[in-house]
Amino acid sequence: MSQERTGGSTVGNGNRPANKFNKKSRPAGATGTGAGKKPGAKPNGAAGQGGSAKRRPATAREVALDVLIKVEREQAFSNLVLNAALQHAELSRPDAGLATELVYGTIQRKLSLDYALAELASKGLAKLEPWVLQLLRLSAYQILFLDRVPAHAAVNEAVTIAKRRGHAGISGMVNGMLRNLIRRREELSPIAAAGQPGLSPARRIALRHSYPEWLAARWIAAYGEAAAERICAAGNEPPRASIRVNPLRGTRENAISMLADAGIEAEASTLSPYGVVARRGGSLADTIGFRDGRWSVQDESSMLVAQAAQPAAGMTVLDCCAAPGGKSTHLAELMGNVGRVVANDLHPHKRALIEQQAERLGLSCIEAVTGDAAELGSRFAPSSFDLVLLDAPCSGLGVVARKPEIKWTKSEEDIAAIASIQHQLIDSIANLVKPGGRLVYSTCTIERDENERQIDRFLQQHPDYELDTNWPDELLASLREAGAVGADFRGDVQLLPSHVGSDGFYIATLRRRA
Ligand SMILES: C[S@@+](CC[C@H](N)C(=O)[O-])C[C@H]1O[C@@H](n2cnc3c(N)ncnc32)[C@H](O)[C@@H]1O
Repeated sequence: MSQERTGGSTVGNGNRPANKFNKKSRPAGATGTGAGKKPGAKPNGAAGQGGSAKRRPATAREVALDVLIKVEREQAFSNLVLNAALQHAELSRPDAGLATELVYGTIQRKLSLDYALAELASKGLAKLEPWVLQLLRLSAYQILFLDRVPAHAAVNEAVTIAKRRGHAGISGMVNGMLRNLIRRREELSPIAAAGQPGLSPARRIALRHSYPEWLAARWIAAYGEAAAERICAAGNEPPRASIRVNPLRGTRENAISMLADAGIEAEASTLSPYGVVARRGGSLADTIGFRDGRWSVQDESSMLVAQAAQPAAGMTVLDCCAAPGGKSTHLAELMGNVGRVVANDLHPHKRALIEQQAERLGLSCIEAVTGDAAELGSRFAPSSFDLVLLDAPCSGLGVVARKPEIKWTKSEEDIAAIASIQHQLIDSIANLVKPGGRLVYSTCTIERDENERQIDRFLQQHPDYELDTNWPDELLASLREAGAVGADFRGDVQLLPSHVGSDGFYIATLRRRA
C-alpha cells in the first residue's frame, strides 16, 4: 500500500533531520506543552533490551528499535526519547531521518501492524518478548507502509538485529514471519481489513487509521463519522513546524527572511499573524533568531490563545499553568512588556524553564512562581487580575500527531479524571478575575468533556461569568477560513487537527460581569 512519506527535513524545535521517507517534514522534539515524562514514568535507563543495553546503537533501525522499546517500557514521550537517542547515536542525516520515520510510523500504526502480525505469530503476539515484538512491528511498518524501503532490506536488517540480540530460534522466527508478511501483504493489509463487510464505523476507522476503537467511537459520537475519520487521518500526518515571532524584536517578514538565510523554507501562517510555518530546512530552535529571542517554537493553534485573550499594556495577568512559558511569553509580548504577568506552575523545576524563555525573549514583566493552581484562589486577593489564563493540564488528545503514543496510553477513565481536575482548577480561580476582566480557558485536546462541557458546567455554577464573543476580527476571519468557527460562534473554538493541520486545541474566553 502506498502510505509512504518522502522528502522533507528537520523543521522542528529539536534536531529532527531530513527525512526522505516523508512527504512532509516531521518537526522534532518537545512541543512546548507538557514536555517531559508522563506521570508515573520510571527514571531514564538504558534504552536497549536483549543484550544491547550498554552498546551504542549503530544503525537507524537499531536506534529506532531502542527508542520504541523504551517508550513502551517506561511510558515515556516518544519525541523526548527519540531526540536524546539521536543526539547520542550521531547518525548521518538520512539515517536519522529513517530512524525518525520508523519511530513515529511504528507507534502510529501499531494497531494495523499488530493486526497483520497476529495472523502470522503461531503462539500469538502476547507471548513474544517485548523487544522481539517491537522489532517485528518496526519491520512490518517498513514492509506495509514504506514503499521506498525495499522489503528484503527490512527483513535482512531485522534478522541481523535478531541474531545480535537473541538466539538462533528468534532470528529464524523473525525471518519466517516477515517473509510470510511480504507474501501475504495484500491479504493482511489493514486497509483491506477495514473494507470487510459488517464492521461498525468505529471498528472500520480504528483499523483503517490505527486508533483504539473506543477513541474512534468517542470521536464519532462527538463529531460524526466523516469528521472523526478526518481527525484520525490527520493524526497520522507529520505535524507542521512553526514559530511565533516576537513582535518586540522584529517583524514576521524579517523572520521569514532570516529563516531563508538559514536554509529554512518558510511562509506566513494563515491562522496567526505572529506565526511562520516551516516547509523544509533545519531545526527552528537551532537558529540565531531563536537564540536572539526573535521567535519561539510554538504550534499555530497554541498561538491563538494569547490573541483571543487580548492582553493590553499595563494589565495584571495570571497564567495558572504556565510552564514552559509558551503562552506567558506571548501574553507579555502582546503587552509590550509593560504590566505584570505572574506565570505559575505546579512543579518547582519548571520555574527555570519559564525564566529562561522570558530572559531569551527580553520579557522582564514575567514573574515565575510555583504552586498548585487550585490554591491560587487563596494565595491572591479576590479580583486581583485583569486577565487569568488557565491553560489546563489535559488528556493531550489534540496532539497525537506529535506524540502518537498518547492514543495508546490514554483511557476513558483518564479523560474523566483529568476533566475532574480541570473543573476543580477553573472553579478555584474564578474569584481572581476583576469584574469586567477576562478568564481564558484552553486545552490541547478535542474531548468535549474537557472543553465545551467543562465551560457549560462552569457557566451554570458561576452566573457572574458569560462567554465573550468579542474576539479580534482578524482572528475570527482566519478561524472561519479554517472552518473552525461558524455562524453559531459563542466565544469558544474547537480547532481540530483536520482543520489546517495544526494541533487540536480548545479556547474559551469568559468575561466576568462588571
Ligand atoms: C498544558 S501545560 C501548560 C503549557 C504552557 N501554558 C505553555 O504554553 O507553555 C500544563 C502545565 O500545567 C502544569 N500543571 C499541572 N497541574 C497543575 C496544577 N495543579 N497547578 C499548576 N500547574 C499545573 C504542568 O506542570 C504543565 O506545565
